[in-house]
Amino acid sequence: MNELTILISCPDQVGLVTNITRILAAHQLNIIAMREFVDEANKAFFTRIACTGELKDTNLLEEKLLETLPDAAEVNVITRKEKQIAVLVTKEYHCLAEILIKNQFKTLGANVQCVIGNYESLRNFSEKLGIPYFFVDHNNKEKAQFEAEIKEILNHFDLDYLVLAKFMRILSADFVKDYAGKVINIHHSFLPAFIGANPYKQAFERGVKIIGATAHFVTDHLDEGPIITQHTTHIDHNFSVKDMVRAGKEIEKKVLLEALELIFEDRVFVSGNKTVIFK
Ligand SMILES: Nc1nc2c(c(=O)[nH]1)N[C@@H](CN(C=O)c1ccc(C(=O)N[C@@H](CCC(=O)O)C(=O)O)cc1)CN2
Repeated sequence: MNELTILISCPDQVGLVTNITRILAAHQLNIIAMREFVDEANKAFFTRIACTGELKDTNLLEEKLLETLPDAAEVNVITRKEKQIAVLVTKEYHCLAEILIKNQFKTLGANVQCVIGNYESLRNFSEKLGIPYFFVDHNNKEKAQFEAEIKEILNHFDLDYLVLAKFMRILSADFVKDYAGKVINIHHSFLPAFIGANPYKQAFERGVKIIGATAHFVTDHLDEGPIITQHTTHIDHNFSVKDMVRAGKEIEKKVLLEALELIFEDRVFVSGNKTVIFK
């Protein structure tokens, strides 16, 4: 018995659930879990439906669903398949390590195809775990050239997502457009506070009493993409920037892996610059 996940977003109207469930029944699909949300402000409807059944033609089901839904509906019928990802890194290992350890034990919910770093620092670690590592130097070259070299590598893989695991280079609007909705970043602050470089230094100078981390989709507005998940921890006047960095690392790992789990289980909708998440 196959398991399917059906994601639907569309303008809200009366009768959506009736029409959707009728079509699923007509395709002999058994609903085992169903979540819905209506964004009243934008009159938008979202649903995530887990089904079991033998679906012969995914495209036909999508067509039948679209026929019954209002215009501008989006339907995504997902058969269980492991997501394929690449991870971009700079020098810090803590987020990469969490990802590769879960990848090693097949508990990530995705398959890491490669790691790309703008330093050599994390090559040994990646290759010891059998993951191909590609070094792309950002020095002494234009951003466009740097990104072209990254894309050249990425094009060898059929990827679902790119994960920025403390990758410290700003990606151009062109690059982000080519991977729209597929790039996830872990930012080391409780956004919208402290966007950009050195958020812990910014936090120290501001004298905040909590710090945090935010996983978000990457857009060409630095650190302002749709937020997926966040966590915080309390600090006090005794914390130096170094103490914040140390405490922050634990939060960053937790936030990124929680966000990846939600994404890999197809629980995340993007709605404008926000997300709707069915946990
Ligand atoms: N288009 C985007 N690219 C990246 C994002 C993003 O949200 N949109 N997030 C960053 C990660 N990041 C914070 O989480 C971040 C990394 C680096 C810097 C920065 O200023 N870096 C360099 C220069 C950057 C460059 O020119 O490439 C610096 O320190 O001067 C700010 C925020 C990853 N990319």
